[in-house]
Amino acid sequence: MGSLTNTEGLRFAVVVARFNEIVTNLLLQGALEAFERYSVKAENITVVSVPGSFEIPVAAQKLGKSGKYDAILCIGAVIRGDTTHYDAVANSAASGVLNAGLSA
Ligand SMILES: Nc1c(NC[C@H](O)[C@H](O)[C@H](O)CO)[nH]c(=O)[nH]c1=O
Ligand SMILES: CC(=O)[C@@H](O)COP(=O)(O)O
Repeated sequence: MGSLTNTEGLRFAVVVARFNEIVTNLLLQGALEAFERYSVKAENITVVSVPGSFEIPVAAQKLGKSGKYDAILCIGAVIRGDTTHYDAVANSAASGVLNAGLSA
């Protein structure tokens, strides 16, 4: 039976976008603190930095296909500006992460 609290031996990867890092760094910090609260050892956490959310799926898929991780956390912050960039980046990141999860 699976458990949400027994993390013994579980390995995690975190993909974090550097774009809007004023936000994503805080989200990463919160994730690492949560891992610590659940006794996840630092050596069982791999953090991969990518330029922006558009690149998150590329890293997430590669990490997922490696078979080395029990879960992969994706962190990005897409902020609407004056152009349609928001829709392109957000939609691509969301569908890309979904596909990465489905193909892992
Ligand atoms: N505008 C945001 C971006 N844009 C950058 C892209 O994610 C990508 O890195 C670039 O187009 C090079 O391929 N990224 C975010 O994460 N958040 C944004 O608000
Ligand atoms: C998602 C983005 O690319 C956005 O934050 C950048 O702002 P703009 O749409 O004004 O280029």
